[in-house]
Amino acid sequence: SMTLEHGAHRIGKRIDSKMSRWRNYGFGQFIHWGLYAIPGGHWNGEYYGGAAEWIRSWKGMPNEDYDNLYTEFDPVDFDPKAWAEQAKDMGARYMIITTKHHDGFCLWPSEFTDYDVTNAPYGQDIIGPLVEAYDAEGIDVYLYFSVMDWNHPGYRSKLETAEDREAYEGFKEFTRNQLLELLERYPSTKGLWFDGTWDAAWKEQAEFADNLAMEMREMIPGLIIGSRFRPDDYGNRHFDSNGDLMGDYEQGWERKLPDTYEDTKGNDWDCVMTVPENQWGYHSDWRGHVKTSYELIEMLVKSVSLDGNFVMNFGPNGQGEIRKEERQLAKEIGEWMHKNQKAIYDCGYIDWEKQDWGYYTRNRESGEVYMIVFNKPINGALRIKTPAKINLDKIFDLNGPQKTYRPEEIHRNEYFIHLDEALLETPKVIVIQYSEATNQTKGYDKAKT
Ligand SMILES: C[C@@H]1N[C@@H](c2nc3ccccc3[nH]2)[C@H](O)[C@@H]1O
Repeated sequence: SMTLEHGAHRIGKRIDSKMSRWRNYGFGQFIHWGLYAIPGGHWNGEYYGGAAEWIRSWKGMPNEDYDNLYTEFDPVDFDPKAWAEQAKDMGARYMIITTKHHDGFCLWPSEFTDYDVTNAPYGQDIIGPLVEAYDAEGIDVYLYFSVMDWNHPGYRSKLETAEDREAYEGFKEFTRNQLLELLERYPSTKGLWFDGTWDAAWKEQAEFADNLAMEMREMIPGLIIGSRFRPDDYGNRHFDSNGDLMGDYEQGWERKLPDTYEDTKGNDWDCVMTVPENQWGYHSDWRGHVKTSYELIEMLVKSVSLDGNFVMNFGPNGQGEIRKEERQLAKEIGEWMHKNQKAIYDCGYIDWEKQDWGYYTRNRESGEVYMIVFNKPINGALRIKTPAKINLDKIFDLNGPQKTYRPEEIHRNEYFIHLDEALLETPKVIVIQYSEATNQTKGYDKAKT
């Protein structure tokens, strides 16, 4: 392996209590809110088909028109307590809020720019009341921060001239100032979710980013920062030039999920997911496929079954309201979570062979295993294959523990449990309590082939 000054500084997972808390969340809420919510994917009556938070980059939107949207930002219906209560009812255990997206507009009063809420009609801090409301609900808050900042005069996507480099030094200082300012103003934040770090200019900043990350971790010990912040000595991101993860968890799963445990490389990771195919900020005209609550619940369950966290995105509108489709999804997911959160919270991967009926999760404390059944087989028989020397001691419905199942042994370490209910209305959770067997009793004849 190569000697790197600014590559991964730790091999393997963080094992401190703050990271264990992060690992056990299971379910989070992303909130994308900013000036882009005002046009909501339209301009001069024209529909913009891209991601609404990227409308500034659309040919149909003059940059200065977009940049002047701050003069219209006055979300009179913004109600952080209502947002936090909704998130609580949905079962989210952490929340990630955009403090500044790529457009550079700051939702907090920043000392280092005028392009912030204090100069908009609304005139007040948005981030502070949100942090307070979510903290009050016991939901941990993380701050999303885009390094890419289209508003700052010193921002460059690449460094070609001496002038570029000179300007970029000012931009780096500005970035550091804003990040330290955010941690100073909101010290209850548990971590930062960085974005907009793919530019060539930023990929040259291994030392700066490494020092800044260390400085932030000194300010808030245990601060959680993912793999999307630092480039290494050679400009590699997420994984350094030796293939080691940089940061506390992998942040590569944006609008996609790993399929197998191997895909996760055994790292901690989160998946951030939009409800439509690709809209983070508010778009008033969602087109194409809008995910149902069952699809989102299955993504949540799959994430936890592979040792990850699932973060579902919300895009409040320009008035500060959460749209009805998202409120409805939050309600439906919350109904399922109220009954089945034991299979999600504090749970993770277990190396039992994945079966077609759904997913296994395992409580990291108790060792209790959960079968989350999405696909009931025609014959109602759920196949279970366990590693050698495992005894299935007790199997019962999470939501009806008096309903127990006697596993039918069909081969060595292979069983059926028989569902007797006609149709599954919602994903069904069955609990398995197991123990390690001392010796293997029954013999089975291995086929000679
Ligand atoms: C979490 C997501 N990351 C931003 C983003 N910008 C991109 C540019 C190119 C490819 C993928 C992108 N994701 C999206 O705007 C959203 O904030």
